[in-house]
Amino acid sequence: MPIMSQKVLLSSKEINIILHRLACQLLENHLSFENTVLIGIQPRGKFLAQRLTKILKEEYKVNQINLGFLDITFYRDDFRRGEKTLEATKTKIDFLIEDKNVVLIDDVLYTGRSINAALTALQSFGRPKDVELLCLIDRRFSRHLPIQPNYRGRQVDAINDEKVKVMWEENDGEDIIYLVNR
Ligand SMILES: O=P(O)(O)OC[C@H]1O[C@H](OP(=O)(O)OP(=O)(O)O)[C@H](O)[C@@H]1O
Repeated sequence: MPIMSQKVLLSSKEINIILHRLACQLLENHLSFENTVLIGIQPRGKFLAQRLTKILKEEYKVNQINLGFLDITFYRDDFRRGEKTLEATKTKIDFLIEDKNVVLIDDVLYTGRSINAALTALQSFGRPKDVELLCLIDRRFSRHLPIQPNYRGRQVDAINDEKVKVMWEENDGEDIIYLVNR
């Protein structure tokens, strides 16, 4: 059995600062959010999208934000190569994305295959004006596809054997990000 070790990449305090910066960057580019929709990629992009929405509403007084969640399970081109059981999560997009500025939100950007799948899945909902990408952790030098974030929390150099684990207080009991050595 290989020994697993993990180190803290970001503490709760650091995550909080980064979330506020990302919210401000979104605000700077989208102002009223009238023509913007935020889409959290299921399962774990949902928590990040909800957090950013909360900050924008409660701390920056944005009145109305269209927030949706997108399940990409059946749009993946690799199906994680059978490495884990597929469990479809829920898509919830109860607004139009036609001609809107869409911001896709996910916790980690690694190979880019999840975002590729999200772009395909999104097509069933209409033709957005443009699509941006926000991720909390950008794993540098790991891309299989020409996909880059417009907004990034922190860029990390992680080797393939390592996994970035993003934990959220509402789901995992604590906001913390680990780099796990498998
Ligand atoms: O850019 P990609 O290579 O698609 O990786 C990014 C995705 O990986 C993680 O999900 P998940 O936990 O499903 O991936 P994992 O099985 O590799 O941990 C993360 O939540 C992203 O959605």
